[in-house]
Amino acid sequence: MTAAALALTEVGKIYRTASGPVQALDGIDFRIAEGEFLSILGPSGCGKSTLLSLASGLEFPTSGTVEQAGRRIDRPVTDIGIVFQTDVLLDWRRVLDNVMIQPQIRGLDLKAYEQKARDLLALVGLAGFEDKYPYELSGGMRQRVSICRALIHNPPLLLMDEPFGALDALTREQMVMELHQLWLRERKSVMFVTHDIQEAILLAQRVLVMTPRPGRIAEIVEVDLPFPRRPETMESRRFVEIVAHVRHLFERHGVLKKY
Ligand SMILES: Nc1ncnc2c1ncn2[C@@H]1O[C@H](COP(=O)(O)OP(=O)(O)OP(=O)(O)O)[C@@H](O)[C@H]1O
Repeated sequence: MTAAALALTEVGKIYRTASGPVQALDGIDFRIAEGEFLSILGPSGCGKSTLLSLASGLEFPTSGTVEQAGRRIDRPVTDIGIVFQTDVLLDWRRVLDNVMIQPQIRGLDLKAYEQKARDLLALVGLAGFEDKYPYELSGGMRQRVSICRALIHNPPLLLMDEPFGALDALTREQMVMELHQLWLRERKSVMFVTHDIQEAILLAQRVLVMTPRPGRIAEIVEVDLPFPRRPETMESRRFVEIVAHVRHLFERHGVLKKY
């Protein structure tokens, strides 16, 4: 049996602060299989970003273990790609050079990776934009560049922290479908953090629903919808049922009010 791309076992996280300890996570136990897309859905402050920090080795659990591909994480992990809510592109570098930062930092064969960077940019519809500067791009285009930068070194695991949160609703829907197409092609393991119930379900094979702080797992919901998913998938009876189930979980945990 191959090891999970990411495995958290009985993870707890307590931050020590000037005003006392803050329990951010409690009893978190889940795995992301190789090639699986898992959404993490939860209210503000439930510990979603903390989970990402643990998965990338920027923070360590107070209790329990975090493993990537069977290896316990005890230092910042390099074998991952991360996409944040803001695109964090370097304004003084052209699009291609922004994507090439990763191979440059990692000391990889720049010639080979330049072709890969161009291929990835073409894949997300940015062929012809290689020499533009970030200020010449729309928000959606900038986030596409960020996704290329996260994928260029071919990491097995992609961590995404509300990557479309700063985009307008229409661009966001477009980006969700593009990410889905990309995932179907590349089949990376993905941990996708979001506040958005529909987005979480549309993209994922399973949705991990969190409780308010201290973040615990309310339920891991199987999304048994066929692939490829499309905008119309959101109108299907099964999709609507899963949304209702997740809303019900949030009502039960006091995140959403019942009307
Ligand atoms: N470095 C830190 N030091 C102290 N407390 C922290 C730290 N990081 C997070 N916390 C606390 O831990 C809890 C979880 O925070 P976290 O940022 O992981 O939540 P989140 O679900 O990502 O929130 P949001 O959706 O609003 O970004 C919060 O109460 C937060 O104040």
